[in-house]
Amino acid sequence: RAPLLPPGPPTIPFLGNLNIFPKEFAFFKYLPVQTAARFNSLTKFVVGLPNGPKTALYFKLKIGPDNAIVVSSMKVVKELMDQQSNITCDRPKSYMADVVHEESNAALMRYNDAWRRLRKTMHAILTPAGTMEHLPIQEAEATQLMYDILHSSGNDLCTHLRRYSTSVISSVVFGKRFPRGDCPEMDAIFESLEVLEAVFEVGAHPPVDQLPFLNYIPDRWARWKRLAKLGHQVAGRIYFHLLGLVEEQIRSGRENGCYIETVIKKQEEYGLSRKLVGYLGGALLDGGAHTTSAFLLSMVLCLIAFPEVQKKAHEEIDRVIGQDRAPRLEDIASLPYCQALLNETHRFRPVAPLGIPHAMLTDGLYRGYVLPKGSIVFINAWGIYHDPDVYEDPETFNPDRYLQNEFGAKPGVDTSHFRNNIVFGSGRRICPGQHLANTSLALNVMNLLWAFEFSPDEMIQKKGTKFDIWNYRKGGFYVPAPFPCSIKPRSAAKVSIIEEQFSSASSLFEKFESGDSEIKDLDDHERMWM
Ligand code: HEM
Repeated sequence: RAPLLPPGPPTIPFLGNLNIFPKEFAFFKYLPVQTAARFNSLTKFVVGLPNGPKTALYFKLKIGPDNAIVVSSMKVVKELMDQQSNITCDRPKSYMADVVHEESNAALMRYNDAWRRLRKTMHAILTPAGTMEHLPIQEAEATQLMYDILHSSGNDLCTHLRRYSTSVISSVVFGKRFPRGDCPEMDAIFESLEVLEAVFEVGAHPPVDQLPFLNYIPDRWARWKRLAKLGHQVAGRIYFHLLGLVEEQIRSGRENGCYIETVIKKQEEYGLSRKLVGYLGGALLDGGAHTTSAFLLSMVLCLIAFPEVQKKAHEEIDRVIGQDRAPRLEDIASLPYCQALLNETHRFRPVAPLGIPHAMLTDGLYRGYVLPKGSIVFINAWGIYHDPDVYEDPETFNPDRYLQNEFGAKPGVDTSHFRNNIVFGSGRRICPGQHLANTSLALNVMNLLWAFEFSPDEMIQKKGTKFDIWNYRKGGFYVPAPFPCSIKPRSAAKVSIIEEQFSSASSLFEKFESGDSEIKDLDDHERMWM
């Protein structure tokens, strides 16, 4: 290890630290020092470093010949990722991303001219002001979510949340909504997301980018290669199917003002090929479909596991909103406890615990250490949010911490470099969907608490078993495994309000409904851009 590189665990020849690189739930292994010692040997090495435990705020791993830096403090995020974003904005080279998305996915592509052009098109729609244009469809879909929950059992919660978040992002981007959770497009989107989750899980595959000779292994012995090809097929199929529908809408004069319509009309001005437009829509669809529903599912899980939190939120909602109307977006400003609940859910169960990895565009210098060009940089949101030096009892779900101070930190902690949107990443790559997501989250947190009471399902109640808050799925996003629960409407009056609101939303829905359509196979689409 060269002396000017940041500290890290000792390496072994050729593999570097690959022998201790986590294969699943990687973020647990990157915890801050105090908590980490419990978990595994990786961070224990860091605890023992000569410069003291604080070196673990950022440390370096060798992945074969490459370097990976794990950033585990708000201060380092600000100084390195935000303030030096001009050099930390690249993405790592990725065999998997290149095969799956043909180097054309805005979220995973290298920092280059095509990415800049794509990002520019996103600003036009996803700024705070642009987001407000989509409020009507978000509100109507949030009403359908309450309606669907009302008319089904607690076991279907996960399906309803997924339908909601997918339908919102697809309406905004492709102008196409999904009224039911079981329509062919929804199946195709979730088939694709599931494969992509497996494709992009940090540490889950052999390090083909660091040790390229692995790519000579024939497909039949290389599961990752087969998975990448499958990812390419299933993702391309749905992205280009939805793009085709928008093109057809424009041709037949049935435009509905969706984002991709605008992009297609300005395609030449933006300098975008059809392939880039298709993958742009796909990146937004994937970015929005899974994340919002994952957050809401985690929140419900926490409300059930921590009933005293649910009680306080109900009290606040009843006091401010009352019984006679459903919440509206502007109400969130008068609901400090619900805002604290939002922040605490992001902290306790961040949807993207290791974000999307960045890479150094050029050599960089930070606190006297050299960060070589090409190094992979992980923002360890999980570690940052579970640091006992910063948060009192970080493993307890306690929104009150955000009422005591804006960042939920312990008294005496210097919060001058903190920000509450670290779950959305940093610098030039920060999530372009954060405003759209915030609106969705605020609307649904209020609606769900206003309308329903969530509790463990009867079996669990009878047995008196503890509700499991750790049953999460493996993958790049941190999503609870579906859990049975009991959901009861809070009053008959509220049931009537939901029914009425849902029936008056139908005229708005019509604009985004074009019925089920057959999804063509990938080859047809490939031919279309050749
Ligand atoms: C709770 C909701 C969401 C969370 C927690 C979330 C989180 C993130 C994170 C951590 C990143 C990586 C940022 C970085 O590299 O520093 C990201 C990027 C991205 N997100 Fe989101 N996201 C959410 C919702 C959305 C929505 C609704 C959309 C679509 C409208 C979206 C689209 C994207 C895209 C396209 C990128 C890639 C940006 C780039 O590389 O330039 N996300 N998101």
